[in-house]
Amino acid sequence: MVFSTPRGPFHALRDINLRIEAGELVALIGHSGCGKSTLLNLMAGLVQPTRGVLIGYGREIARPGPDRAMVFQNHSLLPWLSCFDNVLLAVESVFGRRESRSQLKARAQAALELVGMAPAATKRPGEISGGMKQRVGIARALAMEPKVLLMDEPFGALDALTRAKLQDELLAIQGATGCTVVMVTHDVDEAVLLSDRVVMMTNGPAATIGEVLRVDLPRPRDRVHLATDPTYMAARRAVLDFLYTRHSHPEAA
Ligand SMILES: Nc1ncnc2c1ncn2[C@@H]1O[C@H](COP(=O)(O)OP(=O)(O)OP(=O)(O)O)[C@@H](O)[C@H]1O
Repeated sequence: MVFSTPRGPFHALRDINLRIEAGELVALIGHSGCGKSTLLNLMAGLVQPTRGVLIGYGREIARPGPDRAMVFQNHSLLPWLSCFDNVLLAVESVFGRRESRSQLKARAQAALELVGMAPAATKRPGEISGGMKQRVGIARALAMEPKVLLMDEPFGALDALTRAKLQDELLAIQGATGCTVVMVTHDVDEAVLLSDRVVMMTNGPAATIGEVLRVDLPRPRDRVHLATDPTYMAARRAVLDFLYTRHSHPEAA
């Protein structure tokens, strides 16, 4: 992936070769600026690769589509709409032509219930906390019934306790829906706790995939129990070693 900039071409990513299985939960981790969001945006179809191709379910990814829903760090809800209407808007964009008004509303309601936000359905984003906004953002994405949930640091702006709660909810939702999740994160514990595989990226420019770690921990996963689990600790150590010993951030070196 090469971006044109006023100072000439910028080579952001190179030689990315990654296959993700349906139903997998994959974390993309790497230092700031290595290209995690760029890779996620490529999967979303928001940008096109300079060379190479992305294939989703046998078809080239040429543009955003309802099979791939994005959840951003800053929730990106429309401030003038209620939580319910924010979700309904997404539901309408996918199912609006085929389903009745009451069916669409039922979908929006069910998605809000899934993330525990039904009681705040009539509130606007400005009237609820950061964690609640993020929940509504996830509800909006899930309501589209995507095959793939693309999450760009979805819990990055939250306090540790809210973050832990939403991580547990994501695990439960993914267990229930079986959707594929690709999540960008800076957080080693989050990556190991949630993922089937942790994709570790080297530093840019021309960043690539340095290593892929398989996390062989049974599900459902319990964070308290895992804190002393040898497999968990070894996985965590391997990611820390990659990030801070072998590929420390250039500015920190
Ligand atoms: N549209 C663009 N034009 C030019 N350069 C870009 C563009 N988008 C991203 N880049 C550059 O590509 C590199 C990768 O950016 P990206 O946002 O993907 O990194 P990241 O790993 O997600 O960073 P962070 O963890 O800080 O969010 C950076 O050097 C960034 O400046």
